Amino acid sequence: REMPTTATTAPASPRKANVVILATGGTIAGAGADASNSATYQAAKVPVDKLIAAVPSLSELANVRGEQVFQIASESFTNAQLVQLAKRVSALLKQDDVDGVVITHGTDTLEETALFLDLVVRSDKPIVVVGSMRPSTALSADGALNLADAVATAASPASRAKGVLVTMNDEIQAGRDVTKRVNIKPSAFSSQWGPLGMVVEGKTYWFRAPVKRHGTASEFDIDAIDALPEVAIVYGSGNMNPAPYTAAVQAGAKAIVHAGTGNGSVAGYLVDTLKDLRAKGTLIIRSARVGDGFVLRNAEQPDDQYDWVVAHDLNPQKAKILAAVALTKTSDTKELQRIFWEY
Ligand SMILES: NC(=O)C[C@H](N)C(=O)O
Repeated sequence: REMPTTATTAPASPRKANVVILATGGTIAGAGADASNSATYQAAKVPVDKLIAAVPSLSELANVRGEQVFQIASESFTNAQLVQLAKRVSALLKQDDVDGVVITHGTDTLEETALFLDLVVRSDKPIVVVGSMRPSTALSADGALNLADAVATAASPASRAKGVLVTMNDEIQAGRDVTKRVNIKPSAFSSQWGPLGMVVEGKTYWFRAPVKRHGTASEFDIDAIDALPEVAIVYGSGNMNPAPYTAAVQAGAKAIVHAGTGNGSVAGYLVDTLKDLRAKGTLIIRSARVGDGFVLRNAEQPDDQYDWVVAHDLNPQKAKILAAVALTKTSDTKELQRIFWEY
């Protein structure tokens, strides 16, 4: 058979993705007095339109538009703002004309917001959270490339159904796993389980995918959540005082994440206080201050006997987010433990 010599139709050029950038502040929107100010500057100064205009190559990666949701440093995020942001992300991703969302965010609590969105936004479309360690006015500022990488990742069909992603320092990290481990340096973010991939010159390269429940496989849905319960973290060390645990409950905490030493261990002289709080209804969740590894059930403490929950591999601040989300549905400790294993 003779092959046609002329094409009758031009090959369809792939449609450019529509990506919405939701700006919340942080150092990526920070400004210092001088190019030498890499650490001394004001966060949350530059509006979203200027962030977009500062990286002209974004328009080659996607059709980009911005919305200013907040203009705050991320250490000032509250539960009310988390809920508001997640509802906006959910609403946008339901629109046919939105293919992905990028959230610019301060780095201090970025890992908490990323996990929260991973748990409660029921969409397979890419959600990418991004920040920077240096303000845009500094020498060797990292925000522009991080933002370009975020847009490239949000625009890529390969990013679908991989959970919330974080693009920092050329890497694509799982929002569930990633944590800020270093301050000052641009290599601040990492995960004990490793990055999922990398972005190089506007293209994503993938090496692994998350296995924990998220997105459309989650039992949580931000459209049904209007507020989050109070969860406190008490940091473990030698020579502890039980007062912070009881004070947290008096202040309204429904659950306490114990950021324990080692494998979430609890000082012998604290055990009665925590047992007593549990007996009166407060949830006790054992996490660990060490950062890596994971807390085993009934190791160090008899969790079955005391009706305590372990945080699996979630660090204390991430355990606090999952506990708050889980408590919107149940306060049954068996159910909570299942949730900590599955998400
Ligand atoms: N690098 C940063 O973004 C730090 C800043 N304090 C923030 O979280 O907003």
